Amino acid sequence: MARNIPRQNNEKREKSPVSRQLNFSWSGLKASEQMKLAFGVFFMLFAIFMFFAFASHLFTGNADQSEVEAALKVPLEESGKKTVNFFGIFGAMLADLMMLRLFGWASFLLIPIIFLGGFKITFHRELLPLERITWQALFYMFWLSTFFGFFVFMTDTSSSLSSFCGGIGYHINELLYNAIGWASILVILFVLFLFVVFYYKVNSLDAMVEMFDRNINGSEDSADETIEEDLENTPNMKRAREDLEQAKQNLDSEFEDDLTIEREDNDDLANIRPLIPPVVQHEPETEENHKADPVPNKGPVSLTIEPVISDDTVADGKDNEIFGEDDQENLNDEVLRKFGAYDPNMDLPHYKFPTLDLLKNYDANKAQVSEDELKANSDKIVETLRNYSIGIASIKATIGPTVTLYEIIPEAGVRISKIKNLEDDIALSLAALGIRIIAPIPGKGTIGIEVPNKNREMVPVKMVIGSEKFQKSNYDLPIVLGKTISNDIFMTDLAKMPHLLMAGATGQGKSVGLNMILTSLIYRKHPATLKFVLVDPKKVELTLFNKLERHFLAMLPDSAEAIITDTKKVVHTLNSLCIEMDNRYNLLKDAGCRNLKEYNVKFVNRRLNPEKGHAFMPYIVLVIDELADLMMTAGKEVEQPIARLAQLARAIGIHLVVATQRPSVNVITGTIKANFPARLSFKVTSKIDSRTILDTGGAEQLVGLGDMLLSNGSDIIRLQCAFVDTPEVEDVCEFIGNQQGYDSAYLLPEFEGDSEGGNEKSDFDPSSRDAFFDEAARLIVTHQQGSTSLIQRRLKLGYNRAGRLIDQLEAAGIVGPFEGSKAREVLVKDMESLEMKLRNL
Ligand SMILES: Nc1ncnc2c1ncn2[C@@H]1O[C@H](COP(=O)(O)OP(=O)(O)OP(=O)(O)O)[C@@H](O)[C@H]1O
Repeated sequence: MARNIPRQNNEKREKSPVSRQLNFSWSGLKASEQMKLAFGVFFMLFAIFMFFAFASHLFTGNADQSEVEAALKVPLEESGKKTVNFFGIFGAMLADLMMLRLFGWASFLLIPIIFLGGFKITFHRELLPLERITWQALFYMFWLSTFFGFFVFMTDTSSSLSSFCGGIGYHINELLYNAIGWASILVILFVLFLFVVFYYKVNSLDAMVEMFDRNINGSEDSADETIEEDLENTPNMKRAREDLEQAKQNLDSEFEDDLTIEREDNDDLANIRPLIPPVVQHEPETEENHKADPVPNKGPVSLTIEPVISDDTVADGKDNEIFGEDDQENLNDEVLRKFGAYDPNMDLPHYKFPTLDLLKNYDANKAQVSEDELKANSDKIVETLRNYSIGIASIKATIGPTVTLYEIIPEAGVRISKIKNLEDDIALSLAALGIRIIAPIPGKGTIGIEVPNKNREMVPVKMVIGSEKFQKSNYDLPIVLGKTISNDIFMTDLAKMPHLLMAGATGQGKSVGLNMILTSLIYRKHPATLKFVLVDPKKVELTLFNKLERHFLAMLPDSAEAIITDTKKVVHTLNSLCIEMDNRYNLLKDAGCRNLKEYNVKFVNRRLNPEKGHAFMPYIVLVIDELADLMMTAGKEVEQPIARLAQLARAIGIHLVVATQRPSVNVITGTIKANFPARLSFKVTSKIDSRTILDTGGAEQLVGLGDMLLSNGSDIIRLQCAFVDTPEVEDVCEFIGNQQGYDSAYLLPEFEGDSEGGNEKSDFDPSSRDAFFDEAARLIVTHQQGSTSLIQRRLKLGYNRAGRLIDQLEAAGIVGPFEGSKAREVLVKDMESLEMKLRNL
């Protein structure tokens, strides 16, 4: 699955004030970057300077001491003396201060802090973990100074050995000795003990011995494993390590023949250590690393305990025996604690949701239903019913935006079906179109008669989107459609629907309805969590949304346009979505989740390993604006994937909204209909059409302009669709399009249609391959293991870059395609063939 990486959306920038602001801050940023570079290099040089000055002091300290003292009183030139420190009087003074007056030999420990700090500022990355080293170095500097001070003080050798412990170590011992005599050494050692216990989180003396043992034997790798050290030392980790050792021994004897445990670095621990890519290491934003990435970037922390085992064993699930689920859980907890939850929005951290002021105010257009109109209508209803000998106990009117609902309670003993049959007679007596009788109103003991208002109220989009109900809803895919006939705002959750079929004769408000759906979603969802696949065979309706390409749209990798208008492309896209669906199902299965929501929660909580293909999954909403056209031109080719998606895709977060002008049976076939429980109809031309879409009449009675019926399985409700105008949609899209977006649209899996004689992977451009391409290829072929983590660890690259490399290796035919939890197959078997291949690229 391809994933997106954010990139500055460069076009358009120049013109808008937003862009000017951005340019301004860019230049500010550059200036401070230069300062940082200057400081960084300065600190590194200064650390080197200190090292030589201190080292020189070891030999020249005594000789320089008097010169330094003299220089403090009289300028050195005047005194006529000369220093012998490598770095002159300044070197001598600095060394004198640090070594003689402050910390003694332990002053050397200050140097790595300054050097590593300078390195971090210069290269934007850490050579070694700075924070850890700083704390440790500072502690040991004080402690060693005091420890050495004890001996200098006790042996009274301060005149010759004072630079051994420095002034601080000496004076602390002086104070301690005056207070407790010889016992001062016990205090000094106890301070060390406390530091070890609390800093290294040691719980028992055994563990401490083990820790020292390990440090002395030097089995830890240094640089990229220091973060892991913390984990290694936790009791959970130790237990896990022991379990693993035990399991490995059992396995060695049981599966000797079919199990190969590859030991990297000839180090047992290398195979069991948790692999933690340097997540916090954000690669600087360059054009190069802004290419679409197959894996989620930055956020995911990979956490695996992975003995490298042959694929067969993995398939057998024997790896679970090696490393128990509990241990994995414990490790996941540790990583969660250390790195926090994964934030899916982190790629677009400054994304601003569209604001309400982008939508128009249409005030003072309240439904004007006068008292007279109400009274006249209710009188007519009562009279008509009385003519048919139906007595009414009470009548009450609720004024809605388009229709007024008259709720009547008939007298006892009246048969409801009798009233239902009088629909036409009531319409005739009221001289009104669009009367609908609901007998009874579900959930109420009344009968409803909907009578269209003479003056209808338009429902502005701002009113519904700005409503508290919508803004505060916690639906997964909230859609606000408009208002009910009792004037309530109507909203629903597309994720629960889970697909929507829409019909309506031309000009009745279908396009406005689709725009409402898309606008609602855009107002509430972050681009990281939702993608649209827009199919618009009419080529005009959805083009407005083009500007959202790098935020909300998904498309096929080889497409020029994100909005699909060509029938052949539609077929490819639908099939590609089916592949995406299958991929997602595989990942869900692997993760042991039943649906997308559970899966994403698990991923966010660092329970799923990105190295095994897991990634945060956005919802995908497929919108087809005119199904009739597609069914006429491609028939079964579109019907089948649509039906398949509608049947299966709900659990993995793919939802369909399919609209058509012609709700005839050859467009809305039985297969399609059966899988779309939610159906929405604007006014249609005939009762037959209404039956096709809603399974009942009524839609032909609607009064147009967004008057609609929504059927969700059993009930049908009448709604007035809110009105969102084209310029409003344009403004919203522009607002989003002008913000920083991803590098490209969300890429759907490639579908190789049979029609085009597919020259696969022709998009691989050897000239733009990564600088590490050849090295990565050699590594993969040597190890015969197509794993991103291998590249990442061995070449010390970020996860994104390693992911891109593996994609390029796939495109070049060196490794096979992604195979879920298994490592990719290596297609080139020996170095000779590889070298030949590399030469020919
Ligand atoms: N909810 C609404 N409230 C008020 N007016 C509406 C509403 N929906 C549609 N209209 C009016 O009806 C016109 C036609 O609507 P729309 O373009 O959505 O129709 P359509 O069904 O998509 O037609 P077509 O299929 O021909 O594109 C709109 O330009 C607008 O003036």
